[in-house]
Amino acid sequence: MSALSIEGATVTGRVAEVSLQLAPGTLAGLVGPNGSGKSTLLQVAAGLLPARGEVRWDGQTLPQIEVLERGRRAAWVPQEARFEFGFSVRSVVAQGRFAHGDDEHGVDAALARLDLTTLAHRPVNRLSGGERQRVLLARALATQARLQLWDEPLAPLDPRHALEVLMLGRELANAGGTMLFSLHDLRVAHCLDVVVVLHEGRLRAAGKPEQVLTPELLREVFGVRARTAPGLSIELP
Ligand SMILES: Nc1ncnc2c1ncn2[C@@H]1O[C@H](COP(=O)(O)OP(=O)(O)OP(=O)(O)O)[C@@H](O)[C@H]1O
Repeated sequence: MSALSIEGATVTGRVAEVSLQLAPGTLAGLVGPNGSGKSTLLQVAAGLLPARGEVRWDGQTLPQIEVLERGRRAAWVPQEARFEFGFSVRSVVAQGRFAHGDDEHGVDAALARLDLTTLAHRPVNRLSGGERQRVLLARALATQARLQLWDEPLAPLDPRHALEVLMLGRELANAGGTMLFSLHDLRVAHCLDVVVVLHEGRLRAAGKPEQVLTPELLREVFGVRARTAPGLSIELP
């Protein structure tokens, strides 16, 4: 059974007739040009944006899953980490426990995993952009939800934190979770289990990166010429 199934998702002017299935244990990336519908589709998948069509988590349609249960089963990370108020980092991460009815379980571990332990008592509205993004990722991690939907989580992160977040995604998938996240770096997309390509609001392709990210598709969808070249390669020490 699919962990995430989307059938004919349509939001007028934004995405049209998008269907997609992701199996449990999949680390999937959503790519496409600016405005191609990635954020829209992620919000539909998370049940945050009404759409025509149907979304299922583990075979259940969203209306069959009550709201608190949704908060335990799926976590959403928005594209922009903006905070109006100066709550502490720790209290924002603890919001990930709201649907569980506790506010402590796993919070310290999530803070440590996103390298936030020393920032735990800082107000979130006085952090850098990358630090704020890591707070939202730690909150998503604290939910312990099996479905993780992240909108451009890597964009504001430095190389080490980006690598660590990718490794976190891999671990969550290896543990049976399902992760769909949007990104623009096609080299990173090449390392994932599945790549989903949106173009002008429509699903253009979905499958293994080497089968999907062909020079023809990259030219057609992104207007770029692709070539394999030796270049800089980085990894954690
Ligand atoms: N709140 C909104 N109301 C109406 N249209 C919107 C809204 N948000 C986005 N759109 C439009 O929907 C389309 C898809 O936008 P979306 O944000 O999903 O794209 P994206 O692929 O995530 O883009 P980016 O790579 O720039 O983040 C775009 O044409 C955009 O202008």
